[in-house]
Amino acid sequence: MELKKAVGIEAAKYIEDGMVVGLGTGSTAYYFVEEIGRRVKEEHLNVTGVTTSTRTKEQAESLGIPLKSVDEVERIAITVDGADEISKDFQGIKGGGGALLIEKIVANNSDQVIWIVDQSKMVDELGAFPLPIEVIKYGSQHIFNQLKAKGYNPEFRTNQDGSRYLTDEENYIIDLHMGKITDPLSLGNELIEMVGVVEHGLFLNRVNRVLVGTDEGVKDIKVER
Ligand SMILES: O=C(CO)[C@H](O)[C@H](O)COP(=O)(O)O
Repeated sequence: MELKKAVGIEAAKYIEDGMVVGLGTGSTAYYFVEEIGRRVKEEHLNVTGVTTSTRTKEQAESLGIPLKSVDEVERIAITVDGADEISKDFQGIKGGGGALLIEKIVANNSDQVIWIVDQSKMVDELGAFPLPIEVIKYGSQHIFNQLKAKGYNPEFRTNQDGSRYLTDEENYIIDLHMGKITDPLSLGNELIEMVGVVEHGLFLNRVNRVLVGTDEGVKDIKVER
């Protein structure tokens, strides 16, 4: 918790007056949003937030951060978001919190993307964390069957009561328990070509900076693209 808070606060230092800021989702992004809210209130920071989920929208509204939808802004200057896994070459898996679709739309419309994570998220190779894919409901059983036949160990995401998890866009999530993803780029292409798949949680060649919370402090890594 302390490491997540430290990176959230550190990331907020990159946010300047007048910026349009993408506000990520999850337990780490939470601290970033809290810090932006504090600066809006105490330092009269003038920013416009673009949120990546209903959860973050509610948090940002409660903090008094002015918000717009992605379609109401020309461009987002910086988006700060969490991640589930980051490989040595800075490819990522996101969507553990179910917000991958909007997170990717917001990231794609941002000049800079910063990921904030604790050290446990840094891995040699992606895939130990289940890869989420968002699918429309209609025909989802067939997508599931196809993924199973490919040996990707799919599992419909469920809520605690056993009902199917629904994203903000009312789609299902299928998590792929692959263990190891050796070629993320071709896997991403393969998944997005399946009709009914709306988006997958592989965020490739997208991050510009990673802030890692470690026991020795926050490591700030600029990613060359
Ligand atoms: O992609 C996400 C939500 O869809 C989150 O950013 C990701 O799951 C990391 O969350 P946390 O900071 O809680 O570990």
